[in-house]
Amino acid sequence: MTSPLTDNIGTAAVDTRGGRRSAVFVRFLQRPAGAISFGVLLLIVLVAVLAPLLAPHDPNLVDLSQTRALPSPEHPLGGDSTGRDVLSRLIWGTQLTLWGALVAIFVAIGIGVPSGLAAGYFGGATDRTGTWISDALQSVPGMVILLIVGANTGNNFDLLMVTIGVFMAPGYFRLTRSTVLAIRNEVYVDAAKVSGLSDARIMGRHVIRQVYAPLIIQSALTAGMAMGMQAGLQFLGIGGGTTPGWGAMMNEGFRVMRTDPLLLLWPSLALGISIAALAVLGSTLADVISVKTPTISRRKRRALAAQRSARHGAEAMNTATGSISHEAVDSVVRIENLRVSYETPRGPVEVVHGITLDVAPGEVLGIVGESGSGKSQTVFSMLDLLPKAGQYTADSIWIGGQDVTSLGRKERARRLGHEIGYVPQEPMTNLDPSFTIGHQLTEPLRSVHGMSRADAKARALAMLERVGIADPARLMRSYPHELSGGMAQRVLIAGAIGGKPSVLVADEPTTALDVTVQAEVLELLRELQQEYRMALVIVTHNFGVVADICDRVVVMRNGSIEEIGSAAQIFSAPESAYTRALIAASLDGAESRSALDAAHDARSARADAHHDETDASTEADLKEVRV
Ligand SMILES: Nc1ncnc2c1ncn2[C@@H]1O[C@H](COP(=O)(O)OP(=O)(O)OP(=O)(O)O)[C@@H](O)[C@H]1O
Repeated sequence: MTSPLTDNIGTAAVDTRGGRRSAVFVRFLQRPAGAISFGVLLLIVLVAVLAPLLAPHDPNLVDLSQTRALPSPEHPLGGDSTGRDVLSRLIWGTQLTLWGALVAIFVAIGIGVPSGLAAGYFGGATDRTGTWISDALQSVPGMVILLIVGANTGNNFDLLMVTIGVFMAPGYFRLTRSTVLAIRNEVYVDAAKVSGLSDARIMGRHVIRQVYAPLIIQSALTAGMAMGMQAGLQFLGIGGGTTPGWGAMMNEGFRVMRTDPLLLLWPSLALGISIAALAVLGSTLADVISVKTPTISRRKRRALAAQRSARHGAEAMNTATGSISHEAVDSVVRIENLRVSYETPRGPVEVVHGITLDVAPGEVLGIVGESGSGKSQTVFSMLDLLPKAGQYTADSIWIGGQDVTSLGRKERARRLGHEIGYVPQEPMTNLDPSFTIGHQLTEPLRSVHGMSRADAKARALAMLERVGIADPARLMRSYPHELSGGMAQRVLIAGAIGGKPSVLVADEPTTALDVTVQAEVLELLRELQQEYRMALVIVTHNFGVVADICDRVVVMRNGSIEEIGSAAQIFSAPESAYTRALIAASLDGAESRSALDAAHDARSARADAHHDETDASTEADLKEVRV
């Protein structure tokens, strides 16, 4: 099951491999803001690089006849207060401004990224030291330090830009550190460690890739800030150098602002446009990278659904897969022509293509299929649990004799709460770590089923006992982190049957559990289904499970139903070659449920024998001591 992605600049887990990178760039250019800001910056870079060719005059050549001259064909932007060509100074100023921004960014990256990588990756003292230095740097007044550096280095421009870079390093440090913290426990990082790669290599190869995209965005914003600071310094008469800078030109223009406002206008425009282009570029890039699974408004969702059903119309009815085996009144769940699609940056993608199926009361229906075949999406649509980027359309979804597609959100949630119990794939992630188990079990009983506090507690205790929890009262007071995976799954099953639903939906309920516990949980589900006479819909890719507990089976493939039949028929005479291959692949070399049960029984017997032996020898030891 694919989980929705939630990204922001800091933690965007961006796949930076070639294909995706170019796709991001294309999507960036497709946005007007992206194309315009990129075009403007490209132009600025070209002007800077080609300054010697583009500038019509020497920027420092004084021609007194051009003092404060108005624009003319020879001097398109006129002359400044000492008769130098304004256009040439502006063009050469571009080069100096860009060079200064580059120096600052390189220094900031050179300090901030390696230290952020080390702090996030190693943690502990490295992290504390790095964070302390970063905080200290941010609390020092940068402008004062810049004035001191300027005064002691004869206003050396490069050194001033290096100092600006040092003060911008904490931004890169924090960004890198938080990104690395978010991924340092990923399985692939552990796998790289286990395979013997050195820390430096893991950081340089695996970890830093995740930081590229946020770094590019940060650099666009940092470049703008560096330009602003540089101009500010030059405006104060610090670090202008021999070549003209935009800040120095603004300083001169400011002095004659009343008589010759154009002298202030040109460098201000150049600086403003450059900083704005960098800011727009950075924020557009951040948007493009984070928009992987766009959420869509309810209105757009409805419009798309209407469009889609109009488009599919009668054709959809013909192409729907699956079949109905029971009358509507005899079904606890009945889905007709369900389609699920996701809004992606490349347009909507349909992942479930018009499926039809039903479940009779007390029936155990298995939904099987390989990973990605659409099993979970089908169940999520039924339970109204699709992520925001997803939407479904269906001719109808009947739950307990009522078509829920025609119900409002609130009414539908209430009906689902009464009719369906849900046992999810990952028990741990489905329990809220901040609340006790007791609270999590009794809350829905009180709010959905209207029970009193005492009744809800009594029901929760009874259910916990029923699912095999030894000390339910103590467990009710526990928090999720105190539970093992198997216990957590039992708690969720207790919660699911607490409201006595007519159908229990279990989405790969044993995937996250170890083999012995898997057998016990399946056994429990089977017992509960019979005891409460509930229907059970079990999503699985394991034909062993199907063989053991299912009455009927739905085989899914690529979002469509390949075949529906009784479990006996599916195993003895599958119609589809795909089903045959799936059964062969699933059962080949795998232990059957009865083998698992036998193995479990054997293990329990061995454990009992061991206990008896231990008890006997302890008894003997005690006797010896007593003698
Ligand atoms: N948020 C999403 N955005 C886009 N596509 C998605 C999203 N979630 C699921 N899909 C796609 O829907 C299809 C069906 O996914 P689904 O989770 O239903 O598969 P599944 O059969 O339950 O697989 P598994 O056994 O691995 O859970 C897959 O191709 C998957 O890539």
